[in-house]
Amino acid sequence: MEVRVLGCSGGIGGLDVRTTSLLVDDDILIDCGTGAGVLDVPALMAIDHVFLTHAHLDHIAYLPFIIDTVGDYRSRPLTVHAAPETLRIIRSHIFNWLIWPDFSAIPDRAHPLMRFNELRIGEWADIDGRRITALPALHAVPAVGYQIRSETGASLVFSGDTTVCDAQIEAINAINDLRALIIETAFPNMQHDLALAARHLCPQMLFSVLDRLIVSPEIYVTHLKPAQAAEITAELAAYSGRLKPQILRNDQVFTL
Ligand SMILES: Nc1ncnc2c1ncn2[C@@H]1O[C@@H]2COP(=O)(O)O[C@H]2[C@H]1O
Repeated sequence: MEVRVLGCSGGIGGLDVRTTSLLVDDDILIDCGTGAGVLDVPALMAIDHVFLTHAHLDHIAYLPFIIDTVGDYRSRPLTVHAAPETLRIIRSHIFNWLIWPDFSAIPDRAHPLMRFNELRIGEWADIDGRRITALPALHAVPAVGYQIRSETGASLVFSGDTTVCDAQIEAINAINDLRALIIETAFPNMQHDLALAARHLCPQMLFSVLDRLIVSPEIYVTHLKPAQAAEITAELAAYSGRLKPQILRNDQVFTL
């Protein structure tokens, strides 16, 4: 199994600064931010499953465009997996015939181009041997992280957007085949109060999470706000704990 980073910024800015999206092999997206825009039409047509961490725009922005672009060319529906609250939000506020058509009713409800699958915390979807499990997270809106486990039994965890979340730390510590942890740090320490208000992490909060991990994955930091990326990166370099955080990069590939 391969996980490729399509976008990993907390904002936009030119072709190289793209919001969250991870491609698992060639058929699964984890989040659907502007990073998904790097896929050409044949690659978009191959997407059968999209797992959303939450409903914020930087994580869902390209989903409406993808389903409209590929729908007529596909013979099976695209399945959007997310927590029930997240599905309720995108169905009410995006796929409502006002912002965008409801593709779960096109061409008709019995044969839709898009369908929804509720995934509660602790539940998983098994897709040809790849198991994607919803993990707890603590954000400004209902949110989850995901454990992505390969057919060969190696896992990557994506925190999603979260502030310090005891239940997520507990869940991560229970994964004994964990190879890599992609975890957000959106703001620098100077914006600690905003990180708390917006339910994100800043480096000192990330360090408190890393200090509590008993597993030993490689640590990759994502979702840096573009204007503060250099400041966050410098602050992360000061960590003296066991697990050294590295900055996640566009096009980085994890083979599991
Ligand atoms: N008080 C606030 N609460 C939440 N988000 C805020 C606030 N002020 C500014 N924001 C920004 O709004 C953004 C929404 O997406 P993010 O959660 O990635 O990051 C958030 C912040 O960058």
